[in-house]
Amino acid sequence: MSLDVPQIIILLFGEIIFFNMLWNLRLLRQQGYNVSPDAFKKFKNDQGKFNEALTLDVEGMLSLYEATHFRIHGEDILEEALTFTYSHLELMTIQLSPSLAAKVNHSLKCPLHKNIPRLAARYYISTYEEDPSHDEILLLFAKLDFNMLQRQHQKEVCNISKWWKDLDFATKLPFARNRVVEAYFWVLGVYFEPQYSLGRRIMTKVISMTSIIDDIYDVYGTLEELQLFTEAIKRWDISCMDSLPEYMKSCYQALLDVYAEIEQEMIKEGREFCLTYAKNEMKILVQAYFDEAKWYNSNYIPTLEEYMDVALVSSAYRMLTAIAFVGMGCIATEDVFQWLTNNPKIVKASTIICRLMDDTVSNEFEQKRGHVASALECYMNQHGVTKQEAFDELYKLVGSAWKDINEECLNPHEVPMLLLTLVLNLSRVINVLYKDEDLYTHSEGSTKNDIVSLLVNPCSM
Ligand SMILES: CC(C)=CCC/C(C)=C/COP(=O)(O)OP(=O)(O)O
Repeated sequence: MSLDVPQIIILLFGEIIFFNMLWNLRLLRQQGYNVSPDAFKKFKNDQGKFNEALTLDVEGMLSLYEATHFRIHGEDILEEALTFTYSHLELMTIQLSPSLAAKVNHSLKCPLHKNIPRLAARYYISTYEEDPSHDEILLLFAKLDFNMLQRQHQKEVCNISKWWKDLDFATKLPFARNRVVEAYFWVLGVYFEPQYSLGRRIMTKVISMTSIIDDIYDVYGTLEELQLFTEAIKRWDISCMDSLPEYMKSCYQALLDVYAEIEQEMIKEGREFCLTYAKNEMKILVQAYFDEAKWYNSNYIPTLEEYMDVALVSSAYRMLTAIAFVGMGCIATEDVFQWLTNNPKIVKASTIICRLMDDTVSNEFEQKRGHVASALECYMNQHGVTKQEAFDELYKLVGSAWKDINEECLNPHEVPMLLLTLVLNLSRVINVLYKDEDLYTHSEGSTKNDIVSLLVNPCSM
C-alpha cells in the first residue's frame, strides 16, 4: 500500500488527534452539546473518501463507529463514516487478538448508544478487568456498586414475581405469555438506579398486564368479546366485570387493582393527577388493539400510513412512557404529562422504532399464528414490492427515527433530560430485544443470558 503525505502524518501523529476528536464527539453529544462533525473532513482524501490509513488504528475506528450513532439528519459525513468503519471493522476482526475481536464484534452487534445502560456497564466492567492497565480501586468500586444494586434488584423481582404467581395467569390464561421476569428486565433497561424502585414495581406490573391483554386481543378473544373488554376498560369500573366472559374477569380485576395500587402511591406523593393520564393512555391503547382486531377479522390490509396511525399507538410505547414518568417523582409534573399527550417528536420516534423493529422480526411467527397485517405486509401490498425491499424501506424509517431521537436529546430540551433519557432507554430496550428476532417472546436464549448477568450472577470479586 502506498501512502500519501497526509496519510503518513496521520500515521505518525494522527492517532492522538484522531482519538481525541472521536471521544469528544461522542462524549459531547452524549451530554447534549451539538458539536459539528465537520472536523472529520480532514480524514478524507482527494476523492472524498476516508483515508485507508485510518484503518490501521483499530481503537480509533471503533471510537469513530461508536460516535456515528449520535448522527442527526443531514450529517452525511457520519453516515459515510458508519459505512466505512462498519465494513472495515467487520473484515478486520479475523486479524485481531481474541479480546479485541470480541470487543469489536460486541460493538458491531450493539453500539454503546443503542445498548441498555446496565448491560453496557456489566460488559464494560468485564472488559476493563482484562485491560492490564486497569485501576484496581476503580474496578473494585465498580464491582461493589454493581453487586449492591443487583441485590436490591433481586429483592424487587422476587416481590413482583410473588404478586404475579398469586394471580395465577399461567393456569387461568394458558394461551398468554408468562413473562414477568422479562418484563422486569425491560424496565431495568429504562431505569436501574436505586431511587426508582417504586417506578420499577409499577412499570413491571403494567408491562406484565399489557402483555396478557395483548395476547387476549391477538390470540384468543373473539371480536364480540374484545368489544366488551374494550368498553369495560374504557369505562374503568369494576361493575363492568359482570358483562365479561369468565376468562377475562381475572385480567380486568388485576388491571384495575394495579392502577388502584398506583393511585395509592401517587396519593402519598400528592401526584394523583398522574392517574388520569396513565389510565387514559391505557384506554387509548386498548382501542388501538381493538381496531387491529377488526382489521384482522375482516382480512383488511391498510396502507402503511393508515396502519401506522393505529400501530404506533398499539406499540404501547407512549402508554409505557407515561407509566415510566409516573415513577419519576416530582420532576414529572402535570405539564410534562400534557407534553406527552401531544405526541412529541421524540416519543413518536420511539414508537416508530418499537413498532417497525417488532413487525420486521416477529412477522413470520405472528402471521403464521394469525395476526393483523404487519407494516411489512402493508408496505408490500401498497407498493407491490418484495419482502426484502419493504424491509429495507422500513429500516430506513427506523434509522430516521433514531436521528429524531438524537436531535431531540440535544440542548436545549423541552422537558428535563432525565425524562427524555427514559424515552431513549425505551428505544434501546427495543434495539436489544427486537434486533434479530423477538427476544421478549422467545426469551430462552440471549435474553435469558442477559437476565442472568444482570439479576443472578454478581461480578466476581
Ligand atoms: C411494550 C410493552 C407494553 C410490552 C408488553 C409486552 C408486549 C405487548 C410485547 C409486544 O408483543 P407483540 O410483539 O406480540 O406485540 P404486537 O402484538 O403489538 O405486535
